[in-house]
Amino acid sequence: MIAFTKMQGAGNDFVVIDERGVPSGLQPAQLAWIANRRLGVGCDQVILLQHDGETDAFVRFLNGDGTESGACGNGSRCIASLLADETGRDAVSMRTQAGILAAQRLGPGRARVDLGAPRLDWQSVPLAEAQDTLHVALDGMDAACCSMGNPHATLFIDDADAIDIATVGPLLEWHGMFPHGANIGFAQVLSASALRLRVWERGAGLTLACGSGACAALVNAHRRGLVGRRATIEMPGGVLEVEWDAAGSVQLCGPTATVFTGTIPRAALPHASLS
Ligand SMILES: N[C@@H](CCC[C@H](N)C(=O)O)C(=O)O
Repeated sequence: MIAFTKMQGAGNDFVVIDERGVPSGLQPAQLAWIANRRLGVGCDQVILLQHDGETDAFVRFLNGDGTESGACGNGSRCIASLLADETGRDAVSMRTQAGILAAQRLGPGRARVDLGAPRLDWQSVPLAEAQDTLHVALDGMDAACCSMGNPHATLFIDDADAIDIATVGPLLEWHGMFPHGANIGFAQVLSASALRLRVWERGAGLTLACGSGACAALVNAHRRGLVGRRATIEMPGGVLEVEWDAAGSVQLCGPTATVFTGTIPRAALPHASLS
C-alpha cells in the first residue's frame, strides 16, 4: 500500500507521499497516474518527502504530467504546515531542488514560506536567447519573465477572467522561448496592492492557484511599476499575500489544509514497464 495525505493551499492541491522511512519506488508514470483526476487520486502535484540530514525534509514536486519542478510555493506552504504539526515547531525548513527554504506556521491552516530572491536574468528563467526579461515578445504578447526556482511568464491584461486560458496557456507553456517550458500567469492590476491572477501551470494546466506564480506576478508587476512591494493576489481558489521584502526575498503567505489521508493498493498502479 502507498500511504498518502491529500493537502491543498488556496485550491492548489497535492498528494503528499512520505518516503522518509521507506522509498516508495514509484516510477514517473505511476506518479502521473496518482495525479490523474480520473484514474488516480487527483492533484496538481505529487509531493515526495525524503530524508534530509540538514533540514526537516527534502521535498520534491512532481507535476501531473510526470515532470519535476524545482519549486512549488503552495506545496511548500502545505509541507510547512505538515512539518510544523509533526515537529511541534512553528519554524521549519526544507530542502528543495531550488535551495533550502525557511517556512513558518502562522496558526492552524496558515503558513508562510520564504521563496528566496527571484532570478531576473534571461539565463536563469531560462529563455532561449538573450532578452530583457521585463519585456519578452511572445506571439505578439508582452510578457515579463522571472524564475522563482521554476520558470514564470506574467502577462498583464485588463480582465483576467476574459482570457481563454485553455487555448492560450498550452501554446505559451512550451513556446520556443522557453527551453524548459514555463508557468503562464494572466494578471490584472486591481490596485497598487492587489492583483487578480489565473495561472496555466507547466505540467499541470489550469489550476485554482499557483504560489510561485503569485510571487512571479508580484515581482514582475513591481518591476513594471504597477504595484508596490507587497500585494494580495486573488486567485480562483483563494487569496495569497506576497511581499518582495527589503532583503530581496519573496515571502508567500496563505491558507493550507489537510483534506484527507488514504492508501493506494500497489496492485492498482499501472505496471511501471507498461506505462
Ligand atoms: N503549484 C505550484 C507550482 C508547481 C510547479 C509548476 N507547475 C512548475 O512546473 O514549475 C506553486 O504553488 O508554486
